[in-house]
Amino acid sequence: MTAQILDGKATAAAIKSELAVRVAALKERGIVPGLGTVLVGDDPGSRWYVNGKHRDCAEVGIASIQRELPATATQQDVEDVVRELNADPACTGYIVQLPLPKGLDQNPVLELMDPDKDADGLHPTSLGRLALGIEGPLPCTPLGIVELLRRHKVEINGAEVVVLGRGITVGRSIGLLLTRKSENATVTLCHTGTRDLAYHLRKADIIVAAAGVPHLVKPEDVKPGAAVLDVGVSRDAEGKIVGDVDPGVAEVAAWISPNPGGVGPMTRAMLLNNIVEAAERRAGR
Ligand SMILES: Nc1nc2c(c(=O)[nH]1)N[C@@H](CN(C=O)c1ccc(C(=O)N[C@@H](CCC(=O)O)C(=O)O)cc1)CN2
Repeated sequence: MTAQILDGKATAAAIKSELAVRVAALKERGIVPGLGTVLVGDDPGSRWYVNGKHRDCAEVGIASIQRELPATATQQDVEDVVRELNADPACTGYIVQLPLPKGLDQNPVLELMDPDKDADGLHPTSLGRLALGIEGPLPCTPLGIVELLRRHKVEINGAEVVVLGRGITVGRSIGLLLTRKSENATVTLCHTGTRDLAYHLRKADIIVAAAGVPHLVKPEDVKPGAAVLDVGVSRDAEGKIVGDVDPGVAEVAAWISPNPGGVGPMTRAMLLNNIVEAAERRAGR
């Protein structure tokens, strides 16, 4: 079997076209959605992601508000920028690019954000709303994964999903999303403390690999016909992305997301989606 590709790049392009129509409709009512980003430090990867977010905004007609701080910024400096964006009426929603440089604590920064402007769905209120089943912004990568599966008609209802990695942007939050009644999956969250990873992987209909361990998921651990989503980002000596999924998995799985070109572009598209939804929610009030 050679797996079909879960094409994140093409799917994200389709979603962006749909969002551009909704942004135009908002503008006709005098509402211009604006995305703010806070970038602290000089990590080239984080800068690339933030620049990509603003390129996407330009494509769909969302206004951009960029705030940058040096790696020497203090906790107070970062929190001041958060307060400024909370008060900025041009900013519909914003994100603080993670991870923050060493020495800065991300949790007080996330908590300080106005939950109504949380474009990443990572504020404690947003995660609480997700747990309680209340409408609100959802974390972009989990949302992107669900949308990628849905648009490729991969069955989520009743599926056994195994997630590798317990980080907040993917692993922890995707369990909450996929176990909602509307998705109805059974989710096992594996991490570095999991004793027998292969045992869990072999029973999975859907694998979400977000451990950041190159080629952790081997073909012999994948059930034939499974869908495998590779979210891992490690780099080889030339700086090329190495995912969490061994290339041989494509011979066993029915569906596989490429990396790059799979979940990454979907994460970006879902951020735009969160901004448009926030602007629509506000307009409807
Ligand atoms: N505040 C946040 N920080 C981080 C998040 C997040 O959702 N919110 N997620 C990641 C980084 N990220 C978005 O911020 C992100 C990662 C990857 C991509 C992407 O499109 N990747 C490309 C490949 C790019 C490359 O070659 O390096 C792909 O997969 O095709 C977009 C966004 C951590 N931080």
